[in-house]
Amino acid sequence: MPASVRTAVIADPAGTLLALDFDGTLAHIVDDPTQAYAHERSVAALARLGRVLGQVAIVTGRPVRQALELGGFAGVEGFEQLVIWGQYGAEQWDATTSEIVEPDRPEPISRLADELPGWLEERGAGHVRIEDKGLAIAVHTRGIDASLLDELAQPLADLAGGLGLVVEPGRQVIEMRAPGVDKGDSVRALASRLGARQVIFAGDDLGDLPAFAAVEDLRRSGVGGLLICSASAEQDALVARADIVLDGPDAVADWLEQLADEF
Ligand SMILES: O=P(O)(O)OC[C@H]1O[C@H](O[C@H]2O[C@H](CO)[C@@H](O)[C@H](O)[C@H]2O)[C@H](O)[C@@H](O)[C@@H]1O
Repeated sequence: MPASVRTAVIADPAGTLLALDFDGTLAHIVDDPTQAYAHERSVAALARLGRVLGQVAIVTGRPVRQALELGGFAGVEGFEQLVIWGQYGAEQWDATTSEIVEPDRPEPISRLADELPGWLEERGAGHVRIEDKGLAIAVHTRGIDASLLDELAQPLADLAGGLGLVVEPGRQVIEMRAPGVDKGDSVRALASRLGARQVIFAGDDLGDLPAFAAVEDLRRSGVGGLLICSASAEQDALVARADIVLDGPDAVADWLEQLADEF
């Protein structure tokens, strides 16, 4: 951690927002998205940090309900103030109320859900995994046929565009969702709500780039910012912009434990 931000976080934990991505950062990447459980040591360290930092937040592409299930955060001591902003910020859960704020499913997503299986079948891709997240639909190729993703990328973008949706590419996944919110908006809103004097964000994938940009903007306005990349052989887009590059979720867990030990 750059010395000045580290010193500031330790001296002023209440003024610190710690926001983390879920998949690839808190959870190891696995073939089946329903089995990507959060790293136990990270969850334990976050619970310790939740008692001292101004705000701990999970900012994820996952639906809130799934992040809660895979993270095991609900009802755990230390997470009384935790917030989870899912679907890039379109869904919000706050531990203080246990309420989930979630918009209605957009009509184009319902149309996509109907059309996509046949559309994939026609392109010889009927065997990929379709993840219906309510507000978004993702097409996964991990553990199935990674080479298909490049082939499908442009046709899926065209399909999404025709429905007024945007494409969110990721690690062996292409997601289609409604435009209007990203992780950068989420980080800005959480930092503003806290009046954060320090912001730490950790992520691993392309969907985290807007959050990196938000922290870079906050830095320019005088907020202390720390960017952490949970690195992988699959995605290097965050490396050059990160202050700290960690070797995946195990190293993220080590780092969180070391930070928690400071208090
Ligand atoms: O913002 P995140 O928390 O990183 O969520 C982004 C996407 O993550 C999930 O997919 C990724 O993890 C899967 C489980 O390890 C893996 O199989 C897949 O290849 C990865 O791309 C999730 O399934 C998506 O819905 C999220 O958008």
